[in-house]
Amino acid sequence: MARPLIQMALDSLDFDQTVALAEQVAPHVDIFEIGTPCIKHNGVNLVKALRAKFPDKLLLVDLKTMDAGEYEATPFYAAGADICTVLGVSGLATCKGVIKAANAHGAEAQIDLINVSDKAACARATAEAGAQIVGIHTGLDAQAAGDTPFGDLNDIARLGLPVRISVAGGIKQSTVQDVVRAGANIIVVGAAIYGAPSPAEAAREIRELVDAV
Ligand SMILES: O=C([C@H](O)CO)[C@H](O)[C@H](O)COP(=O)(O)O
Repeated sequence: MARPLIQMALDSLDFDQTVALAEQVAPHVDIFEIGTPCIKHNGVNLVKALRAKFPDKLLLVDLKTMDAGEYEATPFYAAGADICTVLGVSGLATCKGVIKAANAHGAEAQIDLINVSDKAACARATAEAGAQIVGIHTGLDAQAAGDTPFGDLNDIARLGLPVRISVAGGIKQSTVQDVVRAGANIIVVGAAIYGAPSPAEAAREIRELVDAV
């Protein structure tokens, strides 16, 4: 299996703090995720700023698109996004719209399985429609209620679909190696890095743990 990628979730609302955090952790991560609250607050100009500052990093825009897939995602791919997310609960037509926009820009679409009731069926259908990545995702509110993404990760990995699997939802130093072993190709980490006394040091630890598996 290819080396798993580490995705840093940039979840601040502040434009300058987001760029500063990206600078601190850049040596240790592969993908910068502009989180949903952050992209809603700052818009496409933040995509352009990060693209210009980090030409060698992958850039994921966590749009969590729910309708008008092609129309909504197109300007973000045009601004330099490598990956945009679309909600699996939006339905196949919207997912296909984002996949179409991704393909038009030589980029990728990620289907976020958050709150999808039949995750296996959604992953199968969207993989067949050409999605490159499916995301197992326990959101911040579900985490607060005690949920984790680990069971769903095992279920989706077992399907052996021709997609990369991303996993998000409270991943930290003590759990990151388990998600690699369970078959995650992209490991998303937010609070365990940005909430640490030294985000750079936390990102370095995560990198070492992932590479040691
Ligand atoms: O996507 C996220 C969340 O739903 C807000 O949009 C987070 O970026 C993602 O969950 C990763 O953050 P942590 O769970 O804090 O690692």
